[in-house]
Amino acid sequence: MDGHRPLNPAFWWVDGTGAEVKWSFEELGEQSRKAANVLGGACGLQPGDRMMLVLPRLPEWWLISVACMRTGVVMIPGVTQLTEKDLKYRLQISRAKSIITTNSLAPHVDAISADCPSLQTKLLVSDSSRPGWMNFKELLREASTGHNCVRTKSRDTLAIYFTSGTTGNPKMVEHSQSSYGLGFVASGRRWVALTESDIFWNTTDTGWVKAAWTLFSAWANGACIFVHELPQVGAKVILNTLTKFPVTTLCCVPTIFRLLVQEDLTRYSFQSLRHCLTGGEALNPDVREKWKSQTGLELHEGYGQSETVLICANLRGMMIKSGSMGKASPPYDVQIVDDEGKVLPPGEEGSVGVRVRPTRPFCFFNCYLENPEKTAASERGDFYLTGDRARMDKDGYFWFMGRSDDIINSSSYRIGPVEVESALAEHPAVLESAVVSSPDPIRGEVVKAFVVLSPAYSSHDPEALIRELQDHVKRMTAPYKYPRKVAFVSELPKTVSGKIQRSKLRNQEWGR
Ligand SMILES: Nc1ncnc2c1ncn2[C@@H]1O[C@H](COP(=O)(O)OP(=O)(O)OP(=O)(O)O)[C@@H](O)[C@H]1O
Repeated sequence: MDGHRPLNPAFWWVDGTGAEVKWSFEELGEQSRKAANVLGGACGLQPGDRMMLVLPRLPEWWLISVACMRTGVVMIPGVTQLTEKDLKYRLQISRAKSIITTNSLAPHVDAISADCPSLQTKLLVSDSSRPGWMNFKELLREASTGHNCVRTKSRDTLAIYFTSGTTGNPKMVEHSQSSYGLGFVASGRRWVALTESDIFWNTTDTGWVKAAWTLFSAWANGACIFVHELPQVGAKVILNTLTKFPVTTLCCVPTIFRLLVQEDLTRYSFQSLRHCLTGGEALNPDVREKWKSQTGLELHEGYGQSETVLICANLRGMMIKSGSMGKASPPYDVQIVDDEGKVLPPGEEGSVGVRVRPTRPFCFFNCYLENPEKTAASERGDFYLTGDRARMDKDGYFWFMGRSDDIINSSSYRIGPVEVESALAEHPAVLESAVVSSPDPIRGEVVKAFVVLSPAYSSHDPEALIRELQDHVKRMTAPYKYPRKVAFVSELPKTVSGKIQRSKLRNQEWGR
């Protein structure tokens, strides 16, 4: 680049109590070469070997990720909330040869390692030592800075992600070097709008696929990855961090934006924030509007899965239709299709499909490992089916209705939970809600809303509030969609990535 270097660091980590780690691109290169030598040396890992990576938001997570790319070692990220049973299942089925984690999870790994014959080395990120474990920090200090990257092919495996397993055992999603390696470069530019002057903060957990979205989009565009350790994710810590640090680009799941807009945002003056993103579940239009009116900043929603890169998005500069997850993101050909994979006309509800024939996109998962039946079942005709239901309008904008299992069939009306939740979100009493089907002797099933109330409404008369919310939904959307049943709850069940688990509430309703 003609001697030109980005002004920002490549990586900037803070822990909220004053500790900071900053690496320039040169330092990142050096540190990752050392880390690669730890993997290939002390750990004895060869290209194609698999390594589980279960770390909180510590700098080592990013270092090991790059070291895996350098060495051709396949990374398998996991969330730190994994139990012994989860760890055992993942280590056994993936046949991972190595695991890296911290003191809090190490005893759980020890408890099951005897049942995981493939596991050969255990690496600890800690200032203390533990029998049976190698200390990563010590090894890193002593490692050589010279390393030549292993040459990988575009179809070689880069990473394996476990799905969250809502419908059975978690599945292993295999991604190739080209899939993430190239797939996020374009979305980093066109959706995340990254340049060398940007400092990108994505608050996601490292075990979730969205951390890879940042990893592969930021550095390829010369941007800085900003990380807050965030032992507890809260609105105030996020807003204060944006005030204190020159973060230009912020990505949080909608759940977090729902929390942020509860605060008086006009009291905060963000240093450099200019571009905001969300995804992972549906963004309620009301949240986007509140965020925009208080900060002056647009919220760009994107939609994708562990199996894909960005499928749909509100790209930089695109006109946004509130409530829509945007248009198909190139190079994907995204269509609404029926159960046979036939393309449906604009306006009709169907499955969100990504064309995989005649050519499978280069930025797409290879398969569900060891599960050819599941891989085959995910395709119909020329399309991969995402398992989500949506409509596309005549301008090519996609409108998410819900996951196939979450759609409610009441007296032969099909109702997507998101529309009802978005209508509820527009009432000041509603902090957030989850809408699911509930059994009904006459209609078969009806709409039930679980509502978390805003503090100001918590002592209101519940019966009167239920009627008010029902009338409100009837006014905001087609009246047949209103929740015939409403329950007030103190919180909603969520995944570690912050997504509402409607299936849990639905099972509870149906006594499953
Ligand atoms: N912008 C969005 N709007 C609505 N839903 C979204 C959006 N982005 C992602 N999603 C939902 O998240 C899903 C992808 O999530 P992910 O791949 O992280 O795993 P999961 O579906 O939560 O796990 P599992 O497949 O094990 O149940 C999508 O299929 C969709 O249902």
